Amino acid sequence: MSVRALRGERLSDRFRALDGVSLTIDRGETVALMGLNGSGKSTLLKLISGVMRPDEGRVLVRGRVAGLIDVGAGLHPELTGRENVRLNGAILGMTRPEIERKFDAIVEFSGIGRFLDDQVKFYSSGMFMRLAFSIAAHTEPDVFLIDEVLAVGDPPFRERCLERIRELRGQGRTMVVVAHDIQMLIGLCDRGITMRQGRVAFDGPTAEAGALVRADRQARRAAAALPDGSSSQIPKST
Ligand SMILES: Nc1ncnc2c1ncn2[C@@H]1O[C@H](COP(=O)(O)OP(=O)(O)OP(=O)(O)O)[C@@H](O)[C@H]1O
Repeated sequence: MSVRALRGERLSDRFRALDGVSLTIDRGETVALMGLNGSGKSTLLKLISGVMRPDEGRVLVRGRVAGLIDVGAGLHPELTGRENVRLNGAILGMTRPEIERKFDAIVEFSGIGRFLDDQVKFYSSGMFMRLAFSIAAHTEPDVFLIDEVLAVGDPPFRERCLERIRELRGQGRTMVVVAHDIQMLIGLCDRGITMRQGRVAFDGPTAEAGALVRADRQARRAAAALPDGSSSQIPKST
């Protein structure tokens, strides 16, 4: 900032991460949020979770929200896995008896086993994520927000996560899932929303939303191959 100030440059910039987004997600829907990097998916999840507030407009959420947005954001690195289950469970809205009742299931699901009493700062990123997912997935939220966590775990854990998501879905819970694996999203979600540069470009069947993202990826690849790296081929909306 000092360098910029000396140069007489502006110290801040306004950036519109989301623009004119308006949608309704009904109870029990499983929605895939798709789009290229930087299209606004995570920002939208943060608004739904209440981590961020919109500058304009409103977000109305009914019921308890739990999510994996900033993976492991709720885990404290200096505390052990065991302590984090209790702390993070409480932060996510579980009562003490509820945490004790679910403790074994959370630990078993996470598969962290003998590392339970190690500080989580020594965990691998996969283990860290597994514990975070496991705690959040046992809070039995009405609305479950999942941001890219499925990409971090190994295949067996990923399969368990998908199973758990299907189970939560079967219980009629509402789910918004952000991922880049379009095939997985098509298998998991009833509805797909494609974001482009902060706007909703498509809202409908997941396969169609996915096809649009694939087209955007191709356009971005083609644009990157151009000498000036132009991205003008990606339309703003359909
Ligand atoms: N606090 C912030 N300040 C400035 N810009 C931000 C902020 N948060 C997000 N952005 C910008 O908003 C845009 C959308 O970001 P967002 O993280 O929502 O995208 P995304 O679709 O989730 O991307 P990815 O697939 O890479 O996770 C990006 O260009 C990002 O740089």
